[in-house]
Amino acid sequence: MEALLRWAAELGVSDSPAPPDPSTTSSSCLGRSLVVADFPDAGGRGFSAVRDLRRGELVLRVPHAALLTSDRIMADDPNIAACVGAHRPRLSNVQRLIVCLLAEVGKGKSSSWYLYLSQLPSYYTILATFNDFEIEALQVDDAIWVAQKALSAIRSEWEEATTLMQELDFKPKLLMFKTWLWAFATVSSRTLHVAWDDAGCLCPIGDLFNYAAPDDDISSEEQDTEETMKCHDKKEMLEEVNFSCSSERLTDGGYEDSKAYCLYARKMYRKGEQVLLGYGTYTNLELFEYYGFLLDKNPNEKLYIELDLELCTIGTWPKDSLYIQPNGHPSFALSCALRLWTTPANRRKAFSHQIYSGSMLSVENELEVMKWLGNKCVETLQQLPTTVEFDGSLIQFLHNLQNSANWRVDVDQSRFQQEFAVFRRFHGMNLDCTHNQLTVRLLRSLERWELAVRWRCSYKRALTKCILYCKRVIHELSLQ
Ligand SMILES: C[S@@+](CC[C@H](N)C(=O)[O-])C[C@H]1O[C@@H](n2cnc3c(N)ncnc32)[C@H](O)[C@@H]1O
Repeated sequence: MEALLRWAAELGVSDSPAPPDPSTTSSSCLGRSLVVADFPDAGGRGFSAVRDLRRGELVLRVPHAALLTSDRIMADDPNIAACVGAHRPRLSNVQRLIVCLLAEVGKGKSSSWYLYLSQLPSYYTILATFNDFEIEALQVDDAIWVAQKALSAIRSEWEEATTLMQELDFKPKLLMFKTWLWAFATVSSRTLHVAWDDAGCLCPIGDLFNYAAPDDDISSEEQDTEETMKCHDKKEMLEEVNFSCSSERLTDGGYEDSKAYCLYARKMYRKGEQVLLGYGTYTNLELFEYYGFLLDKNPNEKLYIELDLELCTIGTWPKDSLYIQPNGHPSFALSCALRLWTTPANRRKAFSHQIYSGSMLSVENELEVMKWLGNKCVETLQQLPTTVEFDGSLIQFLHNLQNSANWRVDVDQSRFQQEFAVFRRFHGMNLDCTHNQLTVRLLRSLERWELAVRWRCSYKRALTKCILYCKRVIHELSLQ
């Protein structure tokens, strides 16, 4: 990592809030605002604040010269440029970036990006890396479909790019689908948006920020004000106010006219705190698909249940606005659509104004809506093969098993022998194998299995909360 930080400093990457001084060379691009640290429960490797950071403060600047894009790789290598250029119209920008990335990987130590490439994760847990057993563990059709669709799309993209990679003389290992998947996951989980290339750019050092959902910071303005009020030194207080006024920004960063990617503190951070970036607004299934992780508390989470086609098309609400929130409440659009759907067809027009404004129509209508929604959630949960309680203890078991000194004893003493028998069969594990330690391949599979169970468990929790919510509303309405 030190070598990477030195290399990045030479390219002008800096976490200094002051403008770069070309006469000084630093042995590291970090240390003024950020430092690389490990956050085992919040993304692993990430950034910690080395001092208190103010909201809106520039915390990292990555100049254009340090950004890895397909244009940049092609500009530096005429052979890659010629081959990729010839295939250009048939390939998407993401395919092009993947091929360029793999071409650099193939160069080994002679690549000018070697220090960066060697610090990339060796494996990923995005949904497309899941095998059939792990996909099955998602249980919910929607999620299974998302995983299968992602994998087949990536496979087709790989097939389309194979001729180009052969022309570039890629070694057999680089031509494998497994390697393409690794590169795809690198691009999916690490690129930052740039206006000129919809594949985005790989941003050395800038891609070490872990994620926090954008909505997490709703209270940060209040927090900032509170902190400002606590400043005893009036001068400090005035500076703070001026800073906030001039530097207020809604995004965490972007490519700027100064020809650099600039990243800003989204809120006030205390020294030692993890500094996070909001990559965008994602549900957990989307985070899972693009980034390979889940948030225990995701303010943007949306849970979908199967709805009749008529219900989905009855109003003007888009289908993806008809969901259940993690607290179990139906979304605004789902409540409205249900009220409209349960209204007799000949009376819908008369009530439409009231319905679109989100008002309850009548006690009878609301009771019908709540009964329907509660029953639908009960039915959905009954169709899934395991319960929330079972999933909760399976998550704990899978988690512990990854640190087990003797996995066979742990499995034999657990209530999950049946599940594990399927896992062993899937991986072709010899039933009487004598190793106490699981292989790396199996440990990774356990990690993905645990993620799948975590996702389905939080889905079931939301539906269970929705049932309780419906019961509560029914009870309250019945008292009226
Ligand atoms: C842009 S990278 C961030 C740096 C990364 N931790 C590293 O070591 O290179 C994005 C990846 O970090 C992990 N990650 C980021 N935020 C996370 C979070 N809040 N919880 C769990 N994993 C997270 C995920 O694996 C994600 O795909």
